[in-house]
Amino acid sequence: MDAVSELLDWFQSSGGEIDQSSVGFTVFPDCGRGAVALKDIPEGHVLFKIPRSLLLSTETSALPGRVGLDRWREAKMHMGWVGLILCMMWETAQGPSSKWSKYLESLPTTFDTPMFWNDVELEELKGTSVVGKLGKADAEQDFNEKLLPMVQSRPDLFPAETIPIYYTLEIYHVMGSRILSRSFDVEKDEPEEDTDTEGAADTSLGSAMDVDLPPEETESAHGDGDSEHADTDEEEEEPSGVSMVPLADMLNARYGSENAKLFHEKDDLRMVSTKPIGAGEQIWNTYGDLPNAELLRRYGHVDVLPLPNGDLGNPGDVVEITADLAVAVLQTDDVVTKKRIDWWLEQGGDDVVVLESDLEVPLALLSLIRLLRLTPDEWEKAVEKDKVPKPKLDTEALEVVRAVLERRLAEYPTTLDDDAKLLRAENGTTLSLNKRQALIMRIGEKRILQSTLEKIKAQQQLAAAEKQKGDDGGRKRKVRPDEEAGRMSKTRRR
Ligand SMILES: C[S@@+](CC[C@H](N)C(=O)[O-])C[C@H]1O[C@@H](n2cnc3c(N)ncnc32)[C@H](O)[C@@H]1O
Repeated sequence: MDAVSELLDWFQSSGGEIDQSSVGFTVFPDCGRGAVALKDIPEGHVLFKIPRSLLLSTETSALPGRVGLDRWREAKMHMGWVGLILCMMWETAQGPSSKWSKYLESLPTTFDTPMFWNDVELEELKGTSVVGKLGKADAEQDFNEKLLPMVQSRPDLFPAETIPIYYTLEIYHVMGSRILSRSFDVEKDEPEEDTDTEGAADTSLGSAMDVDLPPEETESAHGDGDSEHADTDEEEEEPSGVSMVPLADMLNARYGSENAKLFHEKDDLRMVSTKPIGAGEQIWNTYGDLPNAELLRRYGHVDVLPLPNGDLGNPGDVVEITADLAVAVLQTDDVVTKKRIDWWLEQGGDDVVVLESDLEVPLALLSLIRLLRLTPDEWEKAVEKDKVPKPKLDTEALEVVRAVLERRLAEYPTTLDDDAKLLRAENGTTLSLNKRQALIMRIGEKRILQSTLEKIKAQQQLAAAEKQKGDDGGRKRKVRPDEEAGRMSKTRRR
């Protein structure tokens, strides 16, 4: 019996239900294991059901109870992912006597995520936001300061001879990566009030696979903050039910392709089609239509699809720009700047603004630039009114934005042309997977930056031409409101 069949056998003999006439599981060349429609499936069809008892979490594993819930909390095992990681390690150590042994055996032990890249490969990510978000050191700190002391303090549960086999740093990273790429944030077994889809609660699960990337949600869903699977100081809250959900985690995802989603019921979770799916089509969950930088960091793959302009890439790509760059361009006084940035953050502003593929200047960047340029009097007034300045794209702001984007572009060691040539020359095929994926990701980001810059330059030329005309006609002309670039663009907290 192959590995997928063994897993399906275990799943069904443990109370899981699959509509085997509609859904099959197979291995796709580009995405690994995944689900496929065996016949035309209508919208709202239940593809499979997972009993809550099959979920693997700190709620279902016996370990926290064995340790003692007070001791568990005292050791901060309820914060972040460290507790779930320890449960997964311990369940693995139980061998076949663990309810989840077949499931755990089926999970990957190697990953294409940058967490596992060597230093030379990591160089490929320079200039991208991925570097600062790996959190390897934080994860190692959790391992050393929380997990190991717990393991060493309870030889009854973690016999000394099992520690080098099941409770190593390497396995800690593997379990963390399994959670990062496969967990769901499962609500407690309260049914939702309103129902649709064949009686299934219509609240989809926030999850590793279903994160819409508003900052707070991302961070709490995974309890990971900026880092991969480390706890952070802010992260005092217990993560809601982060759970491993057998079978649901076998669905792949691609930008804009979702046709199935996980819903929760009182006693089980259900994978339900959200669109009609044709026979032979892959059944796709959603990971939140993430940009390639996030896909690479969490899942180890990138999306490459036709873009509206004929290029190939991920339509969800974005570029993160730190507030520091605006500060560097404006070269304002350090003390004044610090005061204003602290206030900006207190007012709910972010230290990162996000440039999207619509090429609009983020309104938050315009507000921030105005804030940094306020005269002392204007600054006093803004504080008095308790309001950050409204975004405004005048000619000076346009110049600052241009300089910020140029600096951002210069953070990458290679140019867009270099990267595009490399990808074209090799047709990508002779490059290692890591290098190729990093290249695709960088190209996506640089295209956004470059195109936005081109748009800004065109706006500047237009404004200069208009001004010239005005001067020639003896009139002064203001920048028209419709020349104000940034309609709203989201901001994101790092
Ligand atoms: C939730 S799991 C899906 C099941 C997975 N294919 C497996 O074999 O276990 C997520 C992982 O699937 C792979 N994956 C999902 N969608 C993909 C895609 N569009 N292209 C390439 N790999 C994908 C990535 O390795 C990702 O980390």
